[in-house]
Amino acid sequence: MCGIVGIVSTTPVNQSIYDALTVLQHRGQDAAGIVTLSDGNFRQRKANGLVRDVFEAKHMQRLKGNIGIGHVRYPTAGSSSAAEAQPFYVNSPFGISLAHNGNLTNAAQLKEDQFHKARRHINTTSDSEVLLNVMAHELDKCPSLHLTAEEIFTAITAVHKQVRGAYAVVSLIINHGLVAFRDPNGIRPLVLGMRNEGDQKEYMVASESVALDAVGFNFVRDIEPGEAVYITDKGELFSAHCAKDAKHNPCIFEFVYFARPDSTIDKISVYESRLAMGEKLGQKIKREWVDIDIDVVIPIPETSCDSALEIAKVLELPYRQGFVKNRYIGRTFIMPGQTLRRKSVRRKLNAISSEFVGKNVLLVDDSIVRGTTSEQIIEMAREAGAKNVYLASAAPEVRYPNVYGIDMPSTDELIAHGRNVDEIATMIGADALIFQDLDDLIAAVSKFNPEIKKFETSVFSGEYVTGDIDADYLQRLNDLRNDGAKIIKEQEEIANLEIHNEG
Ligand SMILES: O=P(O)(O)OC[C@H]1O[C@H](OP(=O)(O)OP(=O)(O)O)[C@H](O)[C@@H]1O
Ligand SMILES: NC(=O)CC[C@H](N)C(=O)O
Ligand SMILES: [Mg+2]
Repeated sequence: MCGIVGIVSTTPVNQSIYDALTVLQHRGQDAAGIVTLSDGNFRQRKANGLVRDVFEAKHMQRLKGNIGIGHVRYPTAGSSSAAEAQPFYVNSPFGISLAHNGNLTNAAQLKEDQFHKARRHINTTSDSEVLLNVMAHELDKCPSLHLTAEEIFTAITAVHKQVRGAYAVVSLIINHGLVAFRDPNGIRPLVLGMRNEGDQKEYMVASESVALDAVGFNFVRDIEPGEAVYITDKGELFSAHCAKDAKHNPCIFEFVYFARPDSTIDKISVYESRLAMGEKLGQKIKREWVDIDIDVVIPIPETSCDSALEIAKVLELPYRQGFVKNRYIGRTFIMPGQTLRRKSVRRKLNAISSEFVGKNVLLVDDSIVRGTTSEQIIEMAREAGAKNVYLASAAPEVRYPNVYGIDMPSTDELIAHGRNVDEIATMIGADALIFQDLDDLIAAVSKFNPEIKKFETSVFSGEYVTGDIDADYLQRLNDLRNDGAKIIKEQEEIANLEIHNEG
């Protein structure tokens, strides 16, 4: 997942975009970038690394202008070379810069089309740069030197007709303003915020509402599936629905893991949905584990804490924070490569023995994906003296690859693929294991917004809402992006770094 932000203000935006990116850091830890617009030119800084490492004071000083966009990256297409850090830039028409959260499912075809139909060469393997070129080509069809809102919306309508997959986008067009849009299934989140500065309005768009809170904008609404918003550099806002058959199928994994609990996505509080997941799972444990004796409920920090608290409440058991998290280690699941992920779990979490000695402990995690965390945590609980170690997952078994912006490309890497609950328990060394049922997960989230009739649940169900994913597609994705393939690709990609980013 990546985090995106865009601001149109009456004063410099560099610090606000930086601050917004720091609260969106949990969505992407690999690269960060900001582009601002000043005196008819873009100013850009992007590189691999965390927000705090990428932007030094000298970069911030040069990021002048009252309008800008930013991105934190968790790669799900192409490589993790700095050349693929975002935002991307294209010089024609007008000069456009774009940042994207999500993943296109027909990027390869679009890249070929861009070459054959538009004679546009794309020098990276990034799907986001493809998307930028599709948008640029459509905008180029408008003959005038100054685009109207209507012309921009016509171009975005044409983009939706060609592009498949998940995409929440912020972009800047020189001498025009900021254009943001969300894919016709609304898979990835995007919110709009506003504040008054004197008699002028300032606007902000971001992946999550927490970014608006951090920077001091008021939440206005979610940008709707297929909708585009154009905010001119004078602060006028236009919006339009640009996709004919837009549906609302937001990704349920945002609620399970990705988003911050203090965000509200599509009118659903992430925190409350996690409490509801805990309540449902607590009830299932009560029903099904009548013979299992539990002394204490312990979350695996950080994301599972809210659900674990609710499980303890339902089971009428003590909730204890038996693991301490090292606040300087990031999220392990979104780290690149299994070696790094494995190493990081023990550096990140440590057990407080007194909470484990001689006890039957129920550990709770929000999800079990590769099993990296649970396997090591169970071992740590035993080393700390636990008598029996049980594990509950607030999400169902993750059995299928994700093609919409979560880097789970290969079924072989998913511990639950082709295995039943007992087999998974044996692999991770749990004395008992229980997963949330998918219907319960959906009920826990959808009860806060019954207007959403269907969530994007492919990692649990194998059903892909864009309808364009088949076994061949998944096989190609596996061959291209499994852990082994990525290591080889990274080495090759380093070669083109200098073309794009001279540091
Ligand atoms: O089965 P796995 O492949 O290990 O993936 C699942 C684990 O990864 C995530 O934690 P992460 O450390 O990324 O972040 P958190 O601190 O927000 O829980 C998630 O919360 C699970 O704990
Ligand atoms: N996680 C994401 O949203 C990634 C965006 C884009 N596909 C990239 O890899 O840069
Ligand atoms: Mg975790």
